[in-house]
Amino acid sequence: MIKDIIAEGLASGWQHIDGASQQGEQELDCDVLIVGSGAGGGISAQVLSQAGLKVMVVDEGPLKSSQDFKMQERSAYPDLYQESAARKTKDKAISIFQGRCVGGSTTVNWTTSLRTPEPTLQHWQQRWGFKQVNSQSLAPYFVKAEQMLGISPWLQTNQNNALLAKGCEALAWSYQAIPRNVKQCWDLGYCGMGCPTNAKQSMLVTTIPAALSAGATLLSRFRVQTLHFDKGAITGAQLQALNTSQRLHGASIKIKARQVVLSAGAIGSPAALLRSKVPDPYQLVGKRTFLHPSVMSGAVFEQAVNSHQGAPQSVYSDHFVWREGSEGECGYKLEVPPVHPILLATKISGFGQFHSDMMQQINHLQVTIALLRDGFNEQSIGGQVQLRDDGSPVLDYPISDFVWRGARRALLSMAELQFAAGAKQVFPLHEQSKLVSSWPQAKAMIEQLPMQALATRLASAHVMGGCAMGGDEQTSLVDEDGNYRWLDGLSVIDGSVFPTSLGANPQLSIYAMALRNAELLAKRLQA
Ligand SMILES: Cc1cc2nc3c(=O)[nH]c(=O)nc-3n(C[C@H](O)[C@H](O)[C@H](O)COP(=O)(O)OP(=O)(O)OC[C@H]3O[C@@H](n4cnc5c(N)ncnc54)[C@H](O)[C@@H]3O)c2cc1C
Repeated sequence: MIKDIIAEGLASGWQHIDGASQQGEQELDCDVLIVGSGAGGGISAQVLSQAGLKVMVVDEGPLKSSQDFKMQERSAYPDLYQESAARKTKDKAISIFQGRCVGGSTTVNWTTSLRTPEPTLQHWQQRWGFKQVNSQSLAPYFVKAEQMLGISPWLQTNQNNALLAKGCEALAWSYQAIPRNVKQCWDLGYCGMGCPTNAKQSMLVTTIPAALSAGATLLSRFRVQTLHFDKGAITGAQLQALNTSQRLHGASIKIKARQVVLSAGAIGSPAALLRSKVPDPYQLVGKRTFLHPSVMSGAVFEQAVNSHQGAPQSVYSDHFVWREGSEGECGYKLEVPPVHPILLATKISGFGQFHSDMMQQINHLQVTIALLRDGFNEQSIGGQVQLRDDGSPVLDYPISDFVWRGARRALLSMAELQFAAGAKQVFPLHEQSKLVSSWPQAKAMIEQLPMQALATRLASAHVMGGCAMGGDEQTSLVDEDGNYRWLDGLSVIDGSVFPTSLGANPQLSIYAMALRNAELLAKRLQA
């Protein structure tokens, strides 16, 4: 029997208000209001509530637990993801995956846990005026996060990952084992639908329970519509309650707080700032939002690969990430995704018979993805978060030629790798591509494919930026301690503060930065 951490906690007296059962209007007050309960919000909630502060954590998503996680895409995506996992950029060219539930994206992520790459931290020092945040100062926070969340290399590689390693071996490309944030993992492979065994050390089962046990209050299914401020200082926020279909139903809560920690994630945090019309003298809110836009390549193998089973990600290759230096041509990281039917059906290119044939071969498919490292030079300025008429956010991300050049090189590398690993056939996910049977054929085809929005399939599970951190007030919205420059009492602690993408999966970078800045904030508020 798996222990239901959430049900037990609620029974023990945790404070939880569900927006679906909220009625009318109410006013509450606290020391610190944390907006969002994902990687940044979860860590902040634990640190600040354990420091003795009166903390409220609000999330627009529902509170679910291991018992709700049924390993079914059809319920997981509408229940746990932003826009039912169908969020896209404004022109619909890039699919965006983000969590919308207590625990945020950490509840549904694939558990890869990598430190911020050294070249990224150096770039931030050289180009973004970072003075205190570097690999030495972050090292203790990485160690702390790794210990808290059971992060260690995972060696039970499934076939999908093993073929990535095999291709790298054959081509003498470097590759490494992936550390994961799991304890007693059953190796099921359904991390993206919420962990049914509580093995994944997401914020849902670690920091949020710790915060609630320390006296914090959780408000789920409440959306922070606007932040309130007066005379240059934050005073609180307006929350709208959502029903079980995630729609506003008229109830609301006004919260008075002396400090707000914005942790609504990239897209969510800039959107809250835009709706609130906060002071922003250099018009930076929402700009420089990055995605690690990812191109994908499918390969058919003779043997069963069963890419839905086992830890989704356990091998990566950084062979092409930093080849031309951090500011050179667009580098890319090679990884694999889990391959589940809805995920595959919505990403695979082609229609009708071709699509159906591919779906029927699902158990023989290996899929490789290449995550393009965006934001490291002036040819790659990322996207901009905008608001629709109803106040909901949308990301406008025009894809630059620089990114397209990287996409073509990445599609070439992936096809070469998959044939080197023994693939019978390879098909880059592109509307005009065909199944090809050899690396020379693949090379000739990919070199001719038009790199265009909506033709080349692109996806992202790594949204970063939009509230850039840095040393210069003309180019950054928050300082290195996470303080919003233009309002007292407002911090931003989440993935939106990165001034570029990372070149590595983001969660561990967010945990470390959040530990650092939440601890500094706790000291300031206690003083
Ligand atoms: C499918 C998937 C797989 C991934 N795999 C990995 C991986 O293996 N390794 C890795 O490092 N990273 C992975 N990531 C990315 C990683 O999980 C995120 O980068 C990280 O969780 C971001 O943390 P955050 O605090 O910025 O935002 P989030 O964790 O996304 O949390 C933001 C929270 O804010 C809430 N929110 C937003 N707006 C509002 C509002 N107005 N009012 C109230 N609440 C609001 C949202 O509901 C959400 O719960 C993955 C992500 C996804 C979706």
